[in-house]
Parts: sequence; C-alpha cells; structure tokens
Amino acid sequence: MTYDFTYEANPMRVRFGAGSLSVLADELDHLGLRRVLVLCSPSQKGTAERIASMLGDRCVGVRADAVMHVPAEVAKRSSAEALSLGADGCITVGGGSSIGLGKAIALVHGLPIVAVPTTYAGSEMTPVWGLTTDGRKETGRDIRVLPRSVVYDPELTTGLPVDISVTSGINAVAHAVEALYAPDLSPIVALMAEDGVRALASALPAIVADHLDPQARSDALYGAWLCGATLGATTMSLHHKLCHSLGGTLNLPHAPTHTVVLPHALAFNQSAAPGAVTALSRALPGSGDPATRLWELCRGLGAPRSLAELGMKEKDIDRIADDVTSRSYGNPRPVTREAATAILHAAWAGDPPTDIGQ
Ligand SMILES: NC(=O)c1ccc[n+]([C@@H]2O[C@H](COP(=O)([O-])OP(=O)(O)OC[C@H]3O[C@@H](n4cnc5c(N)ncnc54)[C@H](O)[C@@H]3O)[C@@H](O)[C@H]2O)c1
Ligand SMILES: O=C(O)CCC(=O)CC(=O)O
Repeated sequence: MTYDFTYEANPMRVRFGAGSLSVLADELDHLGLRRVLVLCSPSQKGTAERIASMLGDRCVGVRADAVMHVPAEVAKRSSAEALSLGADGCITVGGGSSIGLGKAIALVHGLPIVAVPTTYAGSEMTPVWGLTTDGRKETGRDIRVLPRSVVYDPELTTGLPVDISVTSGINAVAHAVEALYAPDLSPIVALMAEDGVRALASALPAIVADHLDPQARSDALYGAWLCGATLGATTMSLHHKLCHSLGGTLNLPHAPTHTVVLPHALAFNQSAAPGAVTALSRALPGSGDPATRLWELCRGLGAPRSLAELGMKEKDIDRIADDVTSRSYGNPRPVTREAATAILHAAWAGDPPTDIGQ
C-alpha cells in the first residue's frame, strides 16, 4: 500500500476506568483550575451535585439547563452566569448536550472544559461546536472548545436508559462510518473507526440483555471514545449533514435521528467507498453489505426505524432536501436533490436501506 495522508493529534488527556470519577480533582489540579462551574442537563442534576460536593469550594455552581442542539439563548445565559461567578473552567457531566453547552461558553470566553461523558455521543473528543439560532443549526471547528481532559467512568453510564444507550451507541457508530470514507481519513483513524464499531456492535446487544453489565458498559464507552476521536479527526459527510438539518430545523431527537438515517446514508455511499465497506464488513456482525448489517443490528436492538415515528411529517422532506443540497461538504458520491429526497423518503417511511440511484 502507498500511504499519503495528514494526521494531527488533538491535545487532550483521557482517564478511563470504572470509578475514575474519583480522579476529577486531580485533573483540575493538573489544569490549574480553582473555580469551576458544573454544567448538565436537568435529568443529570443529581450527578452534577455529587460532583459539586466532591469538589467543595472549588465548585462555584451547578447549571442544569443544557438541552439538545444548544439553543443560542441558553448558551448566552450560561456564558453570562459563568462570567458573573468568576469561573475559570467548566466541568460538563452528561451527554452531548452538556458538552455542547460547555463548548458554547468556551467559544466565547475560552474557559477550559473537563468533560465527564455519560452517553456515547462522542462530543468530548472533538473541537466541533454546534449552535442553533432561529431553527438553523450551525456547526464549526475551533480548538478552544476541545475539552482539555476527559474522565470516562463506565459506572456513570449504568443508569443510561437502554433505548438511549442504543441510539447513542449508533450515533457513535455513525462517526466511525463517515470517518471511514472521509476525505481526510488516515490509517490510525481507520484503525480506531473499525475497532470502535466492533466494540459497540458487540456491547450494545449485551447492554440490551443486561443494562448493568459492567463489561458491556466499559466496552461501549471504549467504543464511544474511539468513534468520537474519529469524528474529531475527520470531516463528516452527507449522513451528518442530514442529521444536523433534521435536528436543527425540525428539532428531531439527535441520537434516534442518527440511528434511523445511518443505514440509508451508508447504502447510498457504499458503492463509492470500498475501503469503508471492507472495514465495516469486518467490524459488523451478520451477512450482506454493511448497510444491511447495520439495519439488522438496529432491528435486533429494538431501535426506532423511521423518521415518521420520531415526529417528522412527510411534507418536511422537501425542506430538508433543499437544506442539505444547499450546503457544501465532501461526500464520496455527489448528492443530487433527487437522491437526497429519496434517502429522506426511505428513512421517513422506515423502508429497508437500498442503494438509491443504482
Ligand atoms: N460537537 C460534537 O462533536 C457532537 C458530537 C455528538 C453529539 N453532539 C451534540 O450532542 C447532543 C446530543 O447528545 P446526546 O445524544 O448525548 O444527548 P443528551 O446529552 O441530550 O442526553 C440525552 C438524555 O440522556 C440523559 N442522560 C445522559 N446521561 C445519562 C445517564 N448516564 N443516565 C441517565 N440519563 C442520562 C440526559 O440528561 C438527556 O436527558 C446534540 O445536541 C448533538 O448535536 C455534538
Ligand atoms: O451538533 C453538533 O454539535 C455537531 C455534531 C456533530 O458533528 C456530530 C453529530 O452529529 O453527532
């Protein structure tokens, strides 16, 4: 094989292990942080308060108003609070919504983030921020929003409901799938992507069988770390653009939307991404092409199958197709308005994935 690639490692520390929440204060010492604000979603307030009491007077407050897709007004309010409390950093505990709020604050005030992820979304591994203003979600890259330290404690994920575990796990798989056909893929990222998919594809059925299974929870979080790192290292394509448009414009739930759309976007791209097909065929169980294997895996996990069941109306297909074809991004196959409409229609209806346009 002839290699030709660029790879840039993201500067951050990772502490991984059951019970590793106990090293959080060490991480603050390492970064020289003395006055941190803890951010979380409303349902994670208990964990956030536990962290606040562990940290004592090094914690200046808990803010529990993180919500999906980071509405600009929530970001503005939390930034003002961080400033007025004199915070020198933020701890984000929870999923991508909490980390997204920390990133919005970091983008404006440069406050460093220590992330404690409790879903598999992978935002903690990326310099990618997202912000929704007037129903349009914008994303961008800025190294200031990359968490400086990430504490992965699988024990904090045992309470993650099985349905969220499943969809969040497939959200992670989506990062690895699109990394495998990204224009800026490198060999090390390909290894991470394949192993991340393998880890999640074996851990998720075990979590569905027993959500307290410590090995499965550890394997799933390990897979989420790898998949998140691939998102941080590469440029995402059609699948992520479709999901951002569906989430930002129609406020569809992030991880379930990824779960429904991924087999269809992959089915469309497979013929133009032979390397991704080979890697995914090694990593995913079952037989047939990777899109079909993924569809079958999701079926076995009891995941949602259609955008209709997530609340999307058929009449919205045209609007989203217009939006994704008006944006510019790389994709292994050119995306026509007709193809975008057909992919969205199949995902809306919950049809099995087929190679639209062949
Ligand atoms: N910028 C990036 O790189 C990136 C990557 C992935 C996702 N995201 C963003 O992250 C958001 C979605 O993240 P998400 O899917 O993690 O959803 P989320 O953070 O909204 O979490 C989903 C729900 O699960 C709850 N929850 C989280 N951890 C829990 C636990 N251990 N036990 C019980 N409940 C728990 C949360 O409180 C919330 O109600 C979206 O806004 C998405 O755009 C960003
Ligand atoms: O919405 C964001 O913050 C960016 C999200 C992203 O690129 C990964 C995802 O859609 O899961």
